[in-house]
Amino acid sequence: MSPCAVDPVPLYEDRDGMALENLSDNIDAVNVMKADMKREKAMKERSEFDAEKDKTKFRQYEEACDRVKNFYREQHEKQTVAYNLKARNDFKSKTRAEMTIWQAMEKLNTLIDESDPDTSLSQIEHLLQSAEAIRRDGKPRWMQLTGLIHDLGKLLFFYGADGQWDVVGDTFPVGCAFDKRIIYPDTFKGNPDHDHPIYGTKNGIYTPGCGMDNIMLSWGHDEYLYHIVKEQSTLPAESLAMIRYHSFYPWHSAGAYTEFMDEHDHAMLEAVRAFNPYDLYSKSDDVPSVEVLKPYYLELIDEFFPKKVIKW
Ligand SMILES: O[C@H]1[C@H](O)[C@@H](O)[C@H](O)[C@@H](O)[C@H]1O
Ligand SMILES: [Fe+2]
Ligand SMILES: [Fe+2]
Repeated sequence: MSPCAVDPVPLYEDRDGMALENLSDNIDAVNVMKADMKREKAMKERSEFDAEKDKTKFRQYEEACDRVKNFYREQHEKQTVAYNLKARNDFKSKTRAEMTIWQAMEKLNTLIDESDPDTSLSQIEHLLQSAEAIRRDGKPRWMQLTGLIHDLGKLLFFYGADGQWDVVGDTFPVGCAFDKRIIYPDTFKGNPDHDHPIYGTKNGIYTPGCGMDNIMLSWGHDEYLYHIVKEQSTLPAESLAMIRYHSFYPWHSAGAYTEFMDEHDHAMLEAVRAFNPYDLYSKSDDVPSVEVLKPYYLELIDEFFPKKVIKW
């Protein structure tokens, strides 16, 4: 008798309770395997673009100019819990503008990011460099689009921001102690929350394992764009995480605050890490031609933003 002729017992049919037990064991094993494969793939993906770059050329904050140092001093002194609650309220209370993604990219183009020691290019060029690097490596279309839009939250600057300290730069949690792995950690001494009886403690208002979703990250372009893209696009969870956490260097690059992660965050961290080199190291690539690339990206935008006009 060939094995195919054996009375087929579908694993998912609960004949005597055994089959279901086997099934759940099998599913667990498959899930573990899948997670391992995914992690391996993410590691490989991460290294592809990483490998060619000389990392000592980027994010050298000790040698950075005063513009960058002053920016971070101001940001670290002013990003408090109280400010963050207010910023979130303001955000929810109105629509700032209505325009397409491409119009937003053009509007953003006049901004030169004061926090960035690595580029003096305009934002549209940085966005295209990131997207093109992702596309060159054969990554999925949703990730290419993520590269294209990831910094569009800097539009906040044009809608009543108080300078750039609440728009650009690395992010960090507020409501708990500021970790030493944030750049220029000493500048937090001037932050009113630094010595607060709760916000100044290790866990502050959070509990370990609460999940990054429940951590209030300093307000700026990541959080703002995350909410807009979540509501108005069909981009996947990995894309949303790349947008929301791409400036959270203390977490994705320095390994701080991992005690707050929940299970879902592990996969998201891998996604953010896979994205990071395309954001950071593409800054040394050739300057892309906006007009040549525009048709390709207009089509890509339409694929994931069903409504052409976005509420900003
Ligand atoms: O200066 C940069 C820039 O503002 C980026 O857009 C941000 O994502 C980085 O975290 C920051 O270091
Ligand atoms: Fe950014
Ligand atoms: Fe960026």
